[in-house]
Amino acid sequence: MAVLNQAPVPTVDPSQPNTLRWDDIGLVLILDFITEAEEAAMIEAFHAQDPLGEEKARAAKRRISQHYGYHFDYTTFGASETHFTPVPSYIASFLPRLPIQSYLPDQFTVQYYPPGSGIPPHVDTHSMFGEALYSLSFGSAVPMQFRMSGPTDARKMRMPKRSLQSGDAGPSTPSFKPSSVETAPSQGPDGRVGKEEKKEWEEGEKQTPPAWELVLPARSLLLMTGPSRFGYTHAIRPRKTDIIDGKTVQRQGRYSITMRTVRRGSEIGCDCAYPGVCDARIREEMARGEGDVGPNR
Ligand SMILES: O=C(O)CCC(=O)C(=O)O
Ligand SMILES: [Fe+2]
Repeated sequence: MAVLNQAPVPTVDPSQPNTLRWDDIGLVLILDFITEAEEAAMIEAFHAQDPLGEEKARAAKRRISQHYGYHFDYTTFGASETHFTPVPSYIASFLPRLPIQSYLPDQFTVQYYPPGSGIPPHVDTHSMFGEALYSLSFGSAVPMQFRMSGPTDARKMRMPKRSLQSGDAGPSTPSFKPSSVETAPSQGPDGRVGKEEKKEWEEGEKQTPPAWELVLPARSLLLMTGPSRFGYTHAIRPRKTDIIDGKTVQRQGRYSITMRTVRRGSEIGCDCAYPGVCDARIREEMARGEGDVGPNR
């Protein structure tokens, strides 16, 4: 089993012992963001919405998703005012506790990861979503892998799109997927990671600067801004076991809520410091007709 580098040491303000910060990369992890009672209610609500989902996800060894809030409008390339799925109260109730209140997420993806499954390395779309990207974890802990993106990621973003499962790293169209940049395919249809995929994970983990893993405990809230949001890939390696606090533990079913703020009108776009993995830059390259680029065709 690959043992990855540990996450860099966080800064903790003694007055806020549950808030771990990596200020240089804009990453924050808030422990015990929700209570156990809230967690139990969320799990129940998720399954009530899709009673057969868990069984199907376990059989297929693939994660499943539920979408709430604003959908994406491909004609205006912005938030659709007509396609809106009401946000369940179990989500709405914790929004006033989010650390950034100047703008709040309005697009929510609730996912269930059956034991052993993961999500390939990707950067969530820059141009379509605001800077703050949240992930609330519940059900069980899982290590999330972070890696500064590099030339390989940039090259892959410009290659024809391989299929996304669940479409949960953002919206997609057949012609252009402005959403995530999946730099490696997910498990095969039987849930196993094929040889090729395994190689891609291993290569990614060998890159410099090196990939590292941060354990996201159940009930914790992750906030990505700045470099961790725009320049790093994040991923969950499909694995049967993880090493957590020095112990080998069996991967359990995990849930997460990814929360994004859909950009509107003149806010759409991006001029970040990471053009290699920036969908706005790739779109500009395409418009200029530079080479055979085209993310996700
Ligand atoms: O499950 C998670 O915590 C992250 C999911 C994710 O990266 C995404 O939906 O884009
Ligand atoms: Fe993501």
